[in-house]
Amino acid sequence: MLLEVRGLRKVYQGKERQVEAIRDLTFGVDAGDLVCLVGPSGCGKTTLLKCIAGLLTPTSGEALLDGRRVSGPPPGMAVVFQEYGRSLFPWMSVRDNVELPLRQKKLPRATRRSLVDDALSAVGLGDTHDAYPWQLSGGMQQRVAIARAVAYQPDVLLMDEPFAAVDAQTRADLEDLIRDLWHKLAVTILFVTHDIDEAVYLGQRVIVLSSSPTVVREDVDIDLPDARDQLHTRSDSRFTELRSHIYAQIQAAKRESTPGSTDAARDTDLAKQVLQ
Ligand SMILES: Nc1ncnc2c1ncn2[C@@H]1O[C@H](COP(=O)(O)OP(=O)(O)OP(=O)(O)O)[C@@H](O)[C@H]1O
Repeated sequence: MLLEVRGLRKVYQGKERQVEAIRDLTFGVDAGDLVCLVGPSGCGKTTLLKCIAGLLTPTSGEALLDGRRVSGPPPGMAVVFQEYGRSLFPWMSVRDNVELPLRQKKLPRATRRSLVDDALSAVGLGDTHDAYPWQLSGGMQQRVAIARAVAYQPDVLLMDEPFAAVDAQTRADLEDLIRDLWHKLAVTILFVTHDIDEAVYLGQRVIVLSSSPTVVREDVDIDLPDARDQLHTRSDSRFTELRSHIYAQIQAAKRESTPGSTDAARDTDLAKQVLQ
């Protein structure tokens, strides 16, 4: 198992009160797998990813990468966040943004150049090397953020609601891009989303989290064919069954949570997904 989360608990310690965000999470991801995490709003998805990425220290339990306990950002891991606007440096060209982590890795110039070229071509941005992020659309900026992660050649790619801020059409394209890159690069991906359809479309497995304080509610095997496309996969009856099942799980998780802990906008969003 490449990535393991064992008995992970995270309590935020404030001056006045403490928030138990994650109670007890245990799961593993095999090398080369694409696993999605879904759960009700505020269930601790971002907290979990930050613990796995070594950006936050768990209160107890641990995350292990290749058998080694994560205690700071591990070298073989890259993270793509939702807010591409904040993750790219506006004063740097697309090329320089993608190259930045490779400089920190102290790779030779020629290697850096070819990794940047390959990564930008892979995300369909082969001709925008000299542009600045602010000259690009939101979807293109997120492609740059993905290219930066890919160029770094990580063993594990963590993605935290990376497509939440782009329009539906771009989102569909980016979902296909992720499946495509995953096939080509054989990278291990842990993908956090609040969108049930997205989780079922992308994942080989979907881990459903409970409301905070969070535990794993269910680990669902997505037994859809590996070749997926937006039109056919989403109209497959098995796809509909899986999304309904996960939707019901999340609704049940929300009912079990304390009142006032859910987010009305997200609830409406979830309901819309199922009614579409
Ligand atoms: N720095 C912090 N201090 C105190 N509490 C926090 C902090 N960060 C998050 N929390 C709380 O921990 C819980 C989990 O938050 P987190 O952002 O990890 O959830 P999430 O599932 O990613 O949320 P969303 O679905 O809105 O993206 C929430 O109750 C949140 O209010």
